[in-house]
Amino acid sequence: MSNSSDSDALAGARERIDALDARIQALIGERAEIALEVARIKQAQGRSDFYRPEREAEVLRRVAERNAGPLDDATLTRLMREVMSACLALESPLKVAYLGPEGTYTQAAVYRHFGHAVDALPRAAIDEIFREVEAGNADFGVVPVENSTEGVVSHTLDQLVGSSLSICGEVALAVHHHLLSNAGTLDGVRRVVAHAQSLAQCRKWLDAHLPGVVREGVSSNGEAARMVAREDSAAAIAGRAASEFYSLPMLASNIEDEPNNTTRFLVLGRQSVPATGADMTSILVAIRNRPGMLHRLLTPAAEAGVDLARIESRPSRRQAWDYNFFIDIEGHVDEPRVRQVLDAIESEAAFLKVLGSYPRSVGFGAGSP
Ligand SMILES: O=C(O)C(=O)C[C@]1(C(=O)O)C=C[C@@H](O)C=C1
Repeated sequence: MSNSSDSDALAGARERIDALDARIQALIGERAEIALEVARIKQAQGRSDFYRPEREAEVLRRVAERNAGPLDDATLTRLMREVMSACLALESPLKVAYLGPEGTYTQAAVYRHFGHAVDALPRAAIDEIFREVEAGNADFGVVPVENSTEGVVSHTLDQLVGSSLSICGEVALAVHHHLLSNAGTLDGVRRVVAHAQSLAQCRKWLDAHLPGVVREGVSSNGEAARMVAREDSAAAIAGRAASEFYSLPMLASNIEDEPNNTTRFLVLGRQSVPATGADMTSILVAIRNRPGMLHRLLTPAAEAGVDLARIESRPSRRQAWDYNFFIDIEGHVDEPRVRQVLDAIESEAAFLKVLGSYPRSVGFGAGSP
């Protein structure tokens, strides 16, 4: 039961909120004016680098550093990312190609990284995204590269070998799978459609709840949702975005076997990104197949105290048992200690290509698709 003093307190709190909203709005408008000024300065200098990943990473890290609660870092960085995204769209809207169709986790990664004020262009295959960015039809591309349960997306690694693009950023997304269907109940589901990786990531749940039901692999979870949206007895495994986009009811939520299921995505572009102080460098190394070679390759980093965050091997396709290594090194290629390690690796390797130095993902862990 509320009494009149409660109502007064409520009215007073709402008045304070209204006054703050007006100030926040005015400040956002002021910020947008300054972003336009930045654009004019860049234009006068003949520059077209309106999007600055290193600057965005710095702004977002400062948001987290300043945060005194009660909102968490992930929420505050998400809000600020949207403000920057809108400011950048005033300067020059970005075109971002991603692994579609609409409703994929990759689309969620695009919005996580760039905010919503971008022109997100769904493409059917990973190699198409590389081509679109190489040809200048898109400013950036976003592709999945690794999942914490299922391992690497080999197609992305293979495309990086011959591409002229640089890795400009990474996005880590907590991936939650949901069962989407018009069937109404689990008993009504006769077929489950999803990307093979998602079927694998929900294997135990499917065995327990939909035993004997046919599982069909398709090119993406967005595609699965698009297909089953027209059917009554099929279900798709996909994210929340697909449920919303295709108006598909969620029959069961969070059906992944591994609750910490995370996918890492790469942002691909044609520009190199300056250092921010918390960066990652990805390299591709081909080695001559000699005894002790891998050890010799990795020793310089250990000796320089440079952290190797990840190492993946892929058959090189040059000859049998010949491998390419994809190595992620903490730090930026412009840092002398990283450069030194790369020079040492290069002297041992048959071939070394820097795939990109880019800011570590900011705001990881926020709201899942
Ligand atoms: O600082 C810049 O270069 C800007 O263009 C401004 C701004 C921002 O809103 O903070 C906008 C977009 C860039 O990606 C980075 C920063």
